[in-house]
Amino acid sequence: MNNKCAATGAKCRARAEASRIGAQIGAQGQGLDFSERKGATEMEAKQFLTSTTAWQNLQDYYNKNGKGLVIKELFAQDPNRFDKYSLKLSTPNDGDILIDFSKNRINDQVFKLLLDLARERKVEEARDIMFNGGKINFTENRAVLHIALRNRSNRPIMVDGKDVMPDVNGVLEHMKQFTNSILSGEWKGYTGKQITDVVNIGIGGSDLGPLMVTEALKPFNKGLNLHFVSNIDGTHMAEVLKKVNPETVLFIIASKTFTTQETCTNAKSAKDWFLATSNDPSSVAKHFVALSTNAAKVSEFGIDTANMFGFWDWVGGRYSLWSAIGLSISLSIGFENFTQLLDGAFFLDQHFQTAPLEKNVPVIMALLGVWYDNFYGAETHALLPYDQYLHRFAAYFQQGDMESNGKYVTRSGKLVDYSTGPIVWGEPGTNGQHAFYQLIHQGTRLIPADFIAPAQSHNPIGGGAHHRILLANFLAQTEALMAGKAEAQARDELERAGTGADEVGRILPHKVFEGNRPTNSIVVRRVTPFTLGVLIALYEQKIFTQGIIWDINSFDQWGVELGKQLAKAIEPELQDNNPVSSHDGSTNGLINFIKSSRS
Ligand SMILES: O=P(O)(O)OC[C@H]1O[C@@H](O)[C@@H](O)[C@@H](O)[C@@H]1O
Repeated sequence: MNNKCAATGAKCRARAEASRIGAQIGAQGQGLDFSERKGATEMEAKQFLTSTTAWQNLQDYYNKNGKGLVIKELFAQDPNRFDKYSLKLSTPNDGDILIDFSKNRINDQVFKLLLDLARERKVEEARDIMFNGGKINFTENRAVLHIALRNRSNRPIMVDGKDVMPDVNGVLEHMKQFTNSILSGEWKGYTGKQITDVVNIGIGGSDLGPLMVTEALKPFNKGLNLHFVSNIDGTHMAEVLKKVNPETVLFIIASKTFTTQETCTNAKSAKDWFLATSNDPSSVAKHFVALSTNAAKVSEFGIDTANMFGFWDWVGGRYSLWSAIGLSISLSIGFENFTQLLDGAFFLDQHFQTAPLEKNVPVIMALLGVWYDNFYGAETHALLPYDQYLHRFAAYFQQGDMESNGKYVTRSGKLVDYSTGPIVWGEPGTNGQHAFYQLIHQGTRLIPADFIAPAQSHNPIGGGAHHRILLANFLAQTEALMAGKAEAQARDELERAGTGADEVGRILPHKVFEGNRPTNSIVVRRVTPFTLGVLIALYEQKIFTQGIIWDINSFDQWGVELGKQLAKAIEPELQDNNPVSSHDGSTNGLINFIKSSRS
């Protein structure tokens, strides 16, 4: 150990680790371009995905054997299949998390070929670049460091030669103090009353994460009522304002850029509503705080920057719930629980960084997704939580996944000739079963699905009957999707029920289930801040891994800009009722119909 490191052993080890990884990347990075070109694609894959050996091997295997991979037969052939294709993550205090991926169309050969693909695409090297602050979001010249927000070891993470951790910890401290002062009642509104309600005004990444997590962790709520306003539709704001009192409400204006039209408009309406009662601009400081990277815009809006919680351009909006954007989470469940959420994500990050690929849960889930998307032609992926508290989980990962991996050009700007991110969707069980599962079981599309369930409920009402029935349904669905129901069994059931021969002939085909529908099952002991942190980070790292395999930039979102640009041009046209003719026929027709229908 050199002298410089003697005083701070942990930091020193972390630096040594960072430099070891750096050296390793330098030595091994033949397939990726790690050059220091300014603004360049630090992880540009040199070979087009579909021409790599690993890809072609998978394609060959799929062509010869893909249709013959029948999951229930694979179970019959291998009594150890469940042990082989399931993993347990042992958390320090929140029990084991089981990830069962044995109900997939894979065998040892497919699994090996998929792992070869991860190696050939240099997933581990790319991961290490992200964890060490590389500017992998090259279209915005930014590092991608949501992992620093939950870096509970405090190992230094450098961006442009500066360790980001002191700033991260500074904001966490500010969040802690603020949370404690609100929850203890020390912070008072302008008439001296305690805050009872919090309204988070934000959209996209400044809304979906806090909303999903505060819902998921409702059993940990410390007493404040949480509300979320995202939509520019005045109805969203109007309905929330009906429920709150200006004397006891805290508005959190959450916007990374502080330029988002919806959020700025909603924030202004909230301020106008508040001032209409308080009649005193100085009272705004007691009822409005901002979460943003843009201090200038925050002050321009009229929020004192002392009431601003900052974050940085290296935090992507859809990865920002771990940052100041999580303030509403902290206010809902308390700062200690918020840090548990961070701890859970850190736990998963460590697993992602250290587990060999064949035991690395996010990598395996990413590879299974690639297998179905790119070889079996699956277009969607269902997220099906068997937990009512997780009812926004799929909605959250619609942004997480689709905004990240909905890209059709590679990092070097070439058009892909393979599909990238799937359409992500889902609803909590058992609601989904009575709505769309018909199509998953007997439709013409292959829909890989992840089932997520807690072994213990926070609400074991009915002597545990509700949860028992819920779990029975989760288990039955994954079993049914895999096993299906063969014609012989369907016939036998009909005959036993006394159905006549003609009738059997007529309805038999409708009673058959092909089965062989793939699922992953993730079981946690309970949904806690820690286990939820693990789950969210697991999907984040899965999305990252797929982005590396597909050679796309998972961290920009230019696709959301065009509509915003056009809306800015159309909005002034809606200010009067004169017909327009400046657009295409359909858009003109729609605008003119609206104009004629509102008078
Ligand atoms: O947090 P702000 O800057 O208001 O952005 C909110 C959202 O805006 C959208 O257009 C996207 O860019 C999202 O990634 C982002 O989360």
